Amino acid sequence: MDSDSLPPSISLQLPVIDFSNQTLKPGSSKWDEVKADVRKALEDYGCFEASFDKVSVELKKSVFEAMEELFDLPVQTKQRNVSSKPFHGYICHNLYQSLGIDDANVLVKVNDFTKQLWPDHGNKSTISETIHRFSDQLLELDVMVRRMIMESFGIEKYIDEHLKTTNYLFRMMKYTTPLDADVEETQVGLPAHTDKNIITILHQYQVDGLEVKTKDEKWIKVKPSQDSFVVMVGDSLCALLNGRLPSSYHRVMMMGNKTRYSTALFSVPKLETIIDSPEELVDEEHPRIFKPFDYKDFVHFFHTEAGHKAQSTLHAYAAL
Ligand SMILES: O=C(O)CCC(=O)C(=O)O
Ligand SMILES: [Fe+2]
Repeated sequence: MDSDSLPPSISLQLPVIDFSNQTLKPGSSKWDEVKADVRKALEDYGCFEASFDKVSVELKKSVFEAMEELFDLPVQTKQRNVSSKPFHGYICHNLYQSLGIDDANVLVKVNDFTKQLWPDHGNKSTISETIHRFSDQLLELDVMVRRMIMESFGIEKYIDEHLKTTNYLFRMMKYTTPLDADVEETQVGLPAHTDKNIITILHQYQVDGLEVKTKDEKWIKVKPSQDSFVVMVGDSLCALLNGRLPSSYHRVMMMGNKTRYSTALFSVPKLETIIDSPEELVDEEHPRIFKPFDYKDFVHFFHTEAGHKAQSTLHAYAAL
C-alpha cells in the first residue's frame, strides 16, 4: 500500500519544546539548551510542537470567534479576499476553505482585509486587532526559531539580511465535513504536502486532524493542545540550509462530522528573493544539492502539472 494512504500510528508523538520561559534570550544557557533541542527535533522530524504561553488563552479564543464570524459570511463576500500574489486570498475546495492576509503583522494590512469583507466596517476593527496581535506574538516564536537554526548552523551573520527578505502570511482554515458523514469515516481535509515557505506555525482548535510523516514513512497524529503550536520547516528553509533540515510532509485527515478550525502563520520569501545556501553549508561532506532559485518561479512550478505530481516539489524543481 502507498504510504500516503496509511492510517496514523497511535504510539508516536512529536517532540515538545518549551518556549514559555520569559528569559529566553540569545546567548543565555537556556537559549542554547532550547536551540539544541530545536535542531535535533527538526533534523529528526522537520517539525516539533512548541509550547508558547505568550499567546493567551483569551486571545486564541478571540481568534477562534473571529474565524467563526468570517467563515459564516456568504461565499460571494469571502471571495472578495483577493491578493495580487498567487494563492494568498480565499480558497475553497472540497472540505477546505481558507482566508489569507498578507503582512498580517502590519495592522493597516489586516484592516484592509476586514474592509474588503465589510466595506462599511463598523466595529470590525476589533477583529483586525485580534488577528494582528495574534500574528505579532507568533512572529516572535518564528524569529526565535529562525535565529536558533541559523546560529546552530553557524550562519547567524546572515540573520538580519535573511529576515529582511521574508514577510508573514496568516491563513485561517475551516474544514467542513458533510453533516451525514459516518463518524468512523476518514476523509482527506488537505492532501499530503510540504509547505513551500520558510517556517510555518500551526495551531489547531480543539478538533484534531493534522498528521505529519516520519522519515520511516509513518504518520503521527498531532493532538490539539491549548498552548501548543506546531512549528514546521518549509521547502525554502530546507533549500537555504543545503538540505540539512528536511521539510515537513503533512496532511489533514478528518474523522466523522466535526467542523475543524486551524490557523497558520507562514514566513514567506518575498517574491523576487533568490534562495541559495551560503558557502558555509557547502563542503566535501555536504555538496550543494539545489541550484539557486527565485522563490516566485518555484511557487509557479508547484502549480504546474509536473509540480503537483512530484513527491518532492523542491527536488523536482531545484535538484542539481
Ligand atoms: O489545517 C492544518 O492543520 C494544516 C494546514 C496546512 O498544512 C497548510 O495550510 O499548509
Ligand atoms: Fe501545510
